[in-house]
Amino acid sequence: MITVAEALENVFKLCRPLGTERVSLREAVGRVLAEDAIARRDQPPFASSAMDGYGVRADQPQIGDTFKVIGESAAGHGYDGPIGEGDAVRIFTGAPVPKGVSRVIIQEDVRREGDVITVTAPLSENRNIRPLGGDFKSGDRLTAPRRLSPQDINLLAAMNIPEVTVSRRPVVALIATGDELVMPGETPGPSQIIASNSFGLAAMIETAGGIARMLPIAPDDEEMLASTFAMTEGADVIVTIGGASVGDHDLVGKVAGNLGLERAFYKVAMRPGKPLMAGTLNEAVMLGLPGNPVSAMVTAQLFLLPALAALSGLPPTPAPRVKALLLQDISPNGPREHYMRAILSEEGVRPFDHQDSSLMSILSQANALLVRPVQDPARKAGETVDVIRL
Ligand SMILES: Nc1nc2c(c(=O)[nH]1)N[C@H]1C(S)=C(S)[C@@H](COP(=O)(O)OP(=O)(O)OC[C@H]3O[C@@H](n4cnc5c(N)ncnc54)[C@H](O)[C@@H]3O)O[C@H]1N2
Ligand code: MOO
Repeated sequence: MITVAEALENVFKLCRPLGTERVSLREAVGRVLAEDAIARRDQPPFASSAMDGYGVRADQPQIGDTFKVIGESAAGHGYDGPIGEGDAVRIFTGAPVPKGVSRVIIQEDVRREGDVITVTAPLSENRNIRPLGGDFKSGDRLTAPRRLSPQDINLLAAMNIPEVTVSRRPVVALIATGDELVMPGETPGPSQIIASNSFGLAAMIETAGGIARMLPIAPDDEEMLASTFAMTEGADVIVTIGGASVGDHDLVGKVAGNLGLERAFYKVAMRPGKPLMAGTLNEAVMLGLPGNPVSAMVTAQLFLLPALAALSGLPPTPAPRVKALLLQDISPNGPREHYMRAILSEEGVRPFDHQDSSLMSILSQANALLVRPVQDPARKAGETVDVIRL
């Protein structure tokens, strides 16, 4: 069995960045920028006032100094006239600072009587003027690749960039396998359960910016499974769920093999998720996930999500880890890396007592995976451990 790190390296080797498309800013959040975006203007495009107040020529006016208000500069409407030493221009936040003005006195620091203002407080060093191009300059770049955040969208809009080039969203075909499965809302027979994993995985894929294509449930029958594989045409990733282990009805490896799967690996030293399989099938990356719900979701978190990011052109990176204080003693780990369902709080991390890979209720309560290295010795409360946020 290979390690999780080796398996992930292998998955990354299967991932070639997808093509690109142009999208409007309104559709761009969460997408991966594929080409640098270049600012089309300076921001601010003129020296602008940071405050509501009065613009004056004097650098360091003193208490008692008076100025005559001769005009106004508002956001969207500048003041172009001349300004003398004793003059002031009424000015508002974001308005262009008229030529010659060297500082804006905030209105709280003056008394106004008619057209005359008198300085009433000692003025600070801050001139309250934002320089032209102080935020960004024409030609500045937002560099690719990066996943666009709402903050990035704000910046791109200010750069006057209405459209960006992003990576195509990866299309993931999901095949749930097993005679025991029926869709949510259907009436299960006495030995049947609900096919929940495809729903959890589709939600995970779509939250990560992919497109999930949920195919019909494939029964434990080679021909039927093969015809379901035929429906994956055009997908970038094929994810099968279940049928990955060694039982008589676990057909995924065999059928995918017959269809031309070039297998990269099968079985990883991890818990849950041991019977994970990966390879390439007709140009698509294939991940065969174990059927146990927690195993499927955890392996998707650790392998599918990083693969989708790599396909989208982001640098290949494992799920990010943080350090946390262990809140209770834990027993030694065995030969497989253990991803324990846990709750991470400000105090630290606490694993659940029950770690069976069928327990969806525990996974739903968990907000983190506590990572136990292979053969990790027993750990005491107060030690530091690695955690992956869910
Ligand atoms: N003799 C051995 N038995 C098993 C081994 C082993 O090494 N030797 N490995 C165990 C491990 S670990 C796992 S994980 C499971 C994985 O088995 P499969 O991938 O073949 O999954 P299935 O047998 O099809 O299903 C397992 C379990 O999950 C339920 N399931 C399947 N698909 C779904 C779905 N879409 N939604 C909800 N639940 C699903 C299924 O009904 C089973 O209960 O094998 C162990 N056995
Ligand atoms: O490793 Mo299996 O994936 O425990 O349930």
